[in-house]
Amino acid sequence: MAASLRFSGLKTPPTYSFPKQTTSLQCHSASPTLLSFAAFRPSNSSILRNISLRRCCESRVFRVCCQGGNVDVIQRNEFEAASSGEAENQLTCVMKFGGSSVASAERMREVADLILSFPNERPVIVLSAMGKTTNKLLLAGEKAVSCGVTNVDAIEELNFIKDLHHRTADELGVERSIVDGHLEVLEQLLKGIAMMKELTLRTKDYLVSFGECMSTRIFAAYLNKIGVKARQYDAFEIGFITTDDFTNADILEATYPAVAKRLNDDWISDPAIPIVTGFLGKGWRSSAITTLGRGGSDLTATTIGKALGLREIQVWKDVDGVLTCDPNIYQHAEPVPYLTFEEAAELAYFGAQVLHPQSMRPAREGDIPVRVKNSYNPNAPGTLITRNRDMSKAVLTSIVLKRNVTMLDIVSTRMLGQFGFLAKVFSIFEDLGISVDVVATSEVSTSLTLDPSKLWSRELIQQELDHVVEELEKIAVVNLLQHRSIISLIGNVQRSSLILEKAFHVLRTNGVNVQMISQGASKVNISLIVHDTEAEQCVRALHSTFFESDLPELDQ
Ligand SMILES: Nc1ncnc2c1ncn2[C@@H]1O[C@H](COP(=O)(O)OP(=O)(O)O)[C@@H](O)[C@H]1O
Ligand SMILES: N[C@@H](CC(=O)OP(=O)(O)O)C(=O)O
Repeated sequence: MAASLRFSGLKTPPTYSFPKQTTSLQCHSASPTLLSFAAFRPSNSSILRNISLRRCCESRVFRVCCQGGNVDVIQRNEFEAASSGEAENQLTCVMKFGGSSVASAERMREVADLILSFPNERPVIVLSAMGKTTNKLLLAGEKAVSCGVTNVDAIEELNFIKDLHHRTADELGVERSIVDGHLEVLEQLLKGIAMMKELTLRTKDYLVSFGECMSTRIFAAYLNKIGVKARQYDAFEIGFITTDDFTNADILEATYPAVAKRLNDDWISDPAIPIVTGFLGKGWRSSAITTLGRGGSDLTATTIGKALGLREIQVWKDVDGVLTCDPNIYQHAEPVPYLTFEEAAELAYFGAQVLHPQSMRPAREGDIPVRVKNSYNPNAPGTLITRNRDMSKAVLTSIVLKRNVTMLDIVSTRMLGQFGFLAKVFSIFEDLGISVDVVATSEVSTSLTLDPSKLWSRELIQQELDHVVEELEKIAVVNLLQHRSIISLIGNVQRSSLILEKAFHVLRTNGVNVQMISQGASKVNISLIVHDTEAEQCVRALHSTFFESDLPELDQ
């Protein structure tokens, strides 16, 4: 069967056919400049990959390489012909703006200007809730549990949210009615919580969803008002299918083709900038609204990037990119210009608030560069995250601190053999559904830390810990150590001896005792566990040594 190349953007679209196993195809075009194609799976319209090609010098011959056998139809999606100005019908990138970037009418105006300052992009926009709206919604929910139905309308956070969204709509010159329906339902929901006197995880997700549903509606209405055609989407209506783990749901594979189809089809039939709610999804069993964990809009953005096979994913924050450490701990933190997906994922997983822990996965799978930029300072270069980068000069990239970690020291009572011991220890955690973060182990003992985010998102924390200890004590002597911190040194594994030497020098001169250390064979991360009270001071001292002194000095 022959596959074909359809040029859908041209007035008289030429079609090229080629055998299914074709890996390279020459097509002759009378038109100049740049061509780019997207390869679609005809079964579900999901994009396999984008193919961009430049004119080969003067010849106007283009070489199309496709994975023959995988690609049945290649459809022309974009045709930039300066001379003819023909239709451009492919979305190019995704731009995500976090809460701080859309905190007020003024910020929304600036974001609109920023989007329009990229006239060559046809972006998908992902927005978080305005400012601290998510926190306020959660607080309102907690107050509703105990305040009584008649007092709901007096909840301070509810009134703050109403006022913020009304004021923003007024200042942007869009109708309040764009959010009024949501504000009414929100109040009813809080009354329901007050009546039931309980706030389940499922209700929490529904409650916080109002933040993103309202910010995107206001912003889309504003773009339309200033003459930029935009269309609002609730992620849970366009195919973001997740597990039913309320407050911490995982995105399921079915999301990619569904989201690609919906956004592509709408764009092709009636182009309008898509404005999508970050953070939200729909549970595949419950059909209820789910959330992807705090900061989950980053993951929404990278999921869309992969689904549509976009050229770039941009996440716009309130800092000049990923920094050498948390600026709240040390104000001299500096932007890191380049990171690999692996480094960024470790950094996010070990607690750098700047990126959602799971957000690098779709970008890495789709091999789509992620750019972290500052919406308050758009000229700053930001951080570019890609599959590979030049590591020849890299030593340490960033220092990350995760506080309030629980550590367990487990020493075998030798009731079990070596294999049996470790297997039993980990099966206890598996049975209780508790994630383990950092592990250091010998034949008869193991030290490990428990993921605080997984613990804090649950109730019965202390009971669970007691239960873990009780189970472990059947085979081991257990020491439970709370109030610990993990300091993660994200860097070049090839230089691990240098990093360790310098790190321990710093720690010794600061009188800090490291309680556990872990480094994987191929990992970009060295983890040190110290007491909470010493952690910030350690980060600052490590930062001065690694980032504020010349590295040759380090070798003395
Ligand atoms: N290593 C780091 N690099 C950059 N920012 C960090 C880092 N660690 C913590 N942060 C904090 O993360 C914040 C940005 O993340 P977040 O609040 O989720 O942004 P947004 O809401 O705009 O998506 C910064 O304001 C900063 O305080
Ligand atoms: N609004 C959600 C989702 C999110 O991603 O927010 P932000 O981009 O502001 O971190 C939260 O606060 O968790």
